[in-house]
Amino acid sequence: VGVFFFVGVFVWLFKISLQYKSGSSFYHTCGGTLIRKGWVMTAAHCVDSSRTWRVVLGDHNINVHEGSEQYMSVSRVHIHPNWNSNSVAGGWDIALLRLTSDAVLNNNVQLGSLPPTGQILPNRNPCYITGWGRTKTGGQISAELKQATLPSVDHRTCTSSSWWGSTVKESMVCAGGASESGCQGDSGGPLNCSVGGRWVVHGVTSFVSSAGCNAIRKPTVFTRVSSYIGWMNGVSIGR
Ligand SMILES: C[C@H](NC(=O)[C@H](CCCC[NH3+])NC(=O)C(F)(F)F)C(=O)Nc1ccc(C(F)(F)F)cc1
Repeated sequence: VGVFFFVGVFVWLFKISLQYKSGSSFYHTCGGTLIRKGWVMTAAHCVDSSRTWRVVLGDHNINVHEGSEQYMSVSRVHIHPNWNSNSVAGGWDIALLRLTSDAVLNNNVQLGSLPPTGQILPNRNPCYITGWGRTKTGGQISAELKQATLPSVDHRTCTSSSWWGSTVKESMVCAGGASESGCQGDSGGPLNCSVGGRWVVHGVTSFVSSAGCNAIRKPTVFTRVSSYIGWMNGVSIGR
């Protein structure tokens, strides 16, 4: 008997909305992943400006108060020391946010699982991107959390000359390149991949082509989480 499992957005309970304060309101700018009760993983390019941040857990529609949300303040932003905001192609597009208080884990909020150091996905591994980002190039961000099927693209293919070439580094993961992609506003969010029957956050959404989201042979590029496990442990143990 085959096991039929519906992959609905409800399973992405570790997905967060990173918002910045402007005036008396907060605005969604990026996604992220709750990796410990007090820690969120996101992209460095999301937080390399000095703003007042908040993290919303347990959200689905970012414009509606649904009652499942937890609104968390950020006490410290740890951007990877090698991040260069002038060169997203350089990699290092990862940051950890220390929350002022621990999240309450419940049936709307759970922790995301991280891969072991150095784990590399095979070509076409089943993965999903989730986010509130634009639903088309130059379009509006989405009120409802959306997901798209984005199978991984191996490094050999992704770095070939008609694809991303040398813009993509070993410390990155490519996914998609066929019908769907990430887009502005999805930055920082997770690439959720099925590995050994478990969901593992293998990527942090980093960039798409400047020619537009879902450009042919320009799959969405993610920071490869499995190459930053050591750094993340060092930050969170250092507190
Ligand atoms: C419009 C497009 N935006 C992006 O890709 C932004 C990250 C921008 C970081 C730099 N401030 N990320 C996204 O839109 C994301 F949601 F898909 F992650 C972009 O700028 N892409 C891009 C820029 C430069 C390079 C390259 F490194 F090759 F120069 C590659 C892609």
